[in-house]
Amino acid sequence: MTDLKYCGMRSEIDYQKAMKTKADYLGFIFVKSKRQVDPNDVRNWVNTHGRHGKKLVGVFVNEDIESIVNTANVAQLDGLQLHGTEDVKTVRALKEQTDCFIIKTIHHNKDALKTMAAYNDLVDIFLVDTKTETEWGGSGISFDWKAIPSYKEQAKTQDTPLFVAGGITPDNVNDLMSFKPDGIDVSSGIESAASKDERKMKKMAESVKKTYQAPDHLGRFGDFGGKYVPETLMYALEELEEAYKEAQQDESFKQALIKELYEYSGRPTAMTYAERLSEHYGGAQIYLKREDLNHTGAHKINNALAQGLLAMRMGKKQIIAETGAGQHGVASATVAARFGLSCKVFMGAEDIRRQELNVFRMRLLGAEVIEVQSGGKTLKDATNEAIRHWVANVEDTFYLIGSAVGPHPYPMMVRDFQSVIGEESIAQMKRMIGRLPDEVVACVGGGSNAIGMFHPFINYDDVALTGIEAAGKGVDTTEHAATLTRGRKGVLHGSLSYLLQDENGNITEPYSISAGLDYPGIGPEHAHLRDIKRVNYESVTDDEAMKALKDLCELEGILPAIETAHALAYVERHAKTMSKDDVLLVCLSGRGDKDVMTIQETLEADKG
Ligand SMILES: O=C(O)c1ccccc1NCC(=O)[C@H](O)[C@H](O)COP(=O)(O)O
Repeated sequence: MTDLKYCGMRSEIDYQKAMKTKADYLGFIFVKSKRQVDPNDVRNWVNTHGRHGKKLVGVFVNEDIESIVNTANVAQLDGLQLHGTEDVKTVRALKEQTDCFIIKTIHHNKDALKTMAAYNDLVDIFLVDTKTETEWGGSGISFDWKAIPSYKEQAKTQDTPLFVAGGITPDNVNDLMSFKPDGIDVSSGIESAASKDERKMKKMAESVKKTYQAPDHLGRFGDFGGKYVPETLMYALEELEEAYKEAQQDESFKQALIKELYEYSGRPTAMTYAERLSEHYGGAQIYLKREDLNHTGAHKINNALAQGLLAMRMGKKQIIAETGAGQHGVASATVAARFGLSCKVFMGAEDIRRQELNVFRMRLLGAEVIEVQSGGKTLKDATNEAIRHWVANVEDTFYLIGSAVGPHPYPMMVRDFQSVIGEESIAQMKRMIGRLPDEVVACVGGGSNAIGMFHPFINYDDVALTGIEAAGKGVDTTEHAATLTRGRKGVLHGSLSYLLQDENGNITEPYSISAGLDYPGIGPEHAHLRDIKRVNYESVTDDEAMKALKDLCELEGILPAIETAHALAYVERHAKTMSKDDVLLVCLSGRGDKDVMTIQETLEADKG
């Protein structure tokens, strides 16, 4: 986990406030500065309020050795931060004359890597910081963080941790965390009115002490994700990443999105206790997060509204989208109508046949539905066509991707926009049962409802997370869409993930009764979560899903989408292995009105 250092305690009150935080190190400035403190005062604060396991560090700039040693003894320091141009001889002498560890500050400049090399085997931590003409540190100014990977590499060759400082704030720290520094050091960014600010320190610690941090600055979730696109799209993706970063910092964007989600889509969606279903299945108590109650009938609108706002912010007049089950197509067409944008939806001919109702809805909403005749005529082929169209029209077109797939920044952006599902669930569970559920379940195609549900729960280790793939006619047949169960690593639609492939690496046609789950790939974050064993993935057949769909209709009066019924089928299998005190939360990702024709055909065929 990343270490956190709060620097520049100015007073006893600052010290007391910092004692209550999750900081690992506290820093005291012993040089001429607005934050300069007296070693005797520090000694008194430590004796009065204790250390609470924190390491206390003195900050010095080109001070003489005797004075540093004296201050270290008086203030009972654990570490010395040498923030000037102290040479190797000074560092060696301080190591000999004190028991303190040494943090050597390296000021970001063109010679910085060479400077680091000179301290080989001597210092305990490198700290890269900004230096201005007037200030050695504590400037509140960031250096260009794109340089961090080269500092990390150099520090690694010297087997020394790398900390980063300079202009870090609670608002930009998440960006910094994507570079995965070993530690960060903050002073100005956690101050208000010349003293340390408790609220800012808490917010900072919440971001830094999260154990799960992904993706990195290249858009990789462990081995997965990234940006595998033709050169023509690189600029468009960079432009999008930049626009998304700016929007995240912009209160007016956040407010506009909240307004759309709450006043237009109908959030917060309900949390329903499924009493009769729980009794019927036996074992755990089952709760349903009702994304089916969103405007347009599924979770897809959460992401479509957010990306639609982003498209307008970027001045794009046309959106394009791919769709499988039609829910994302309907959500995109809806958003385009609401925001006055033109909209083209790419959809496989086979899906058009299966989802007639949604196709009609999209057209009614003013969207152009483009029928895709290539390949298996399903979601993969629709996505190929959408990407082709985007390459040719990138200037004025915003590609509104509907799942947590595609090149960076889409998987991250879609996850963030869908996280409202998990965030609301956490608050609702706490309110309804006074704690978090024991297990959270969601169906996984590309993986957007699942990642939106799971992501806010990831750092709660006691909550088990389970994703359910479509096993179609069985994972031992050729007709399934169980990418994580049967897939291998490969690149599709701009990112690296698990894919269904034949022995030559060609993508094979996925199959599921559900038009929303038959995708041969899976969002890269799911691939990563599977590999790090934070999420367990299982699969459910068509027949199991259809049985669970009927159960929910008959026992709770809710018609779920066939996609969603896959999660419910796992619940049927699994709830009975849990105790009556256990709570199982299911993401009810969408409603099944769009599926009535398929349901009718299947049930009639079953009757014989
Ligand atoms: O904070 C000072 O006044 C200071 C003066 C001289 C040398 C170092 C100084 N501060 C060091 C730090 O507080 C941190 O290492 C770092 O520079 C924090 O920077 P920022 O978060 O930008 O304030």
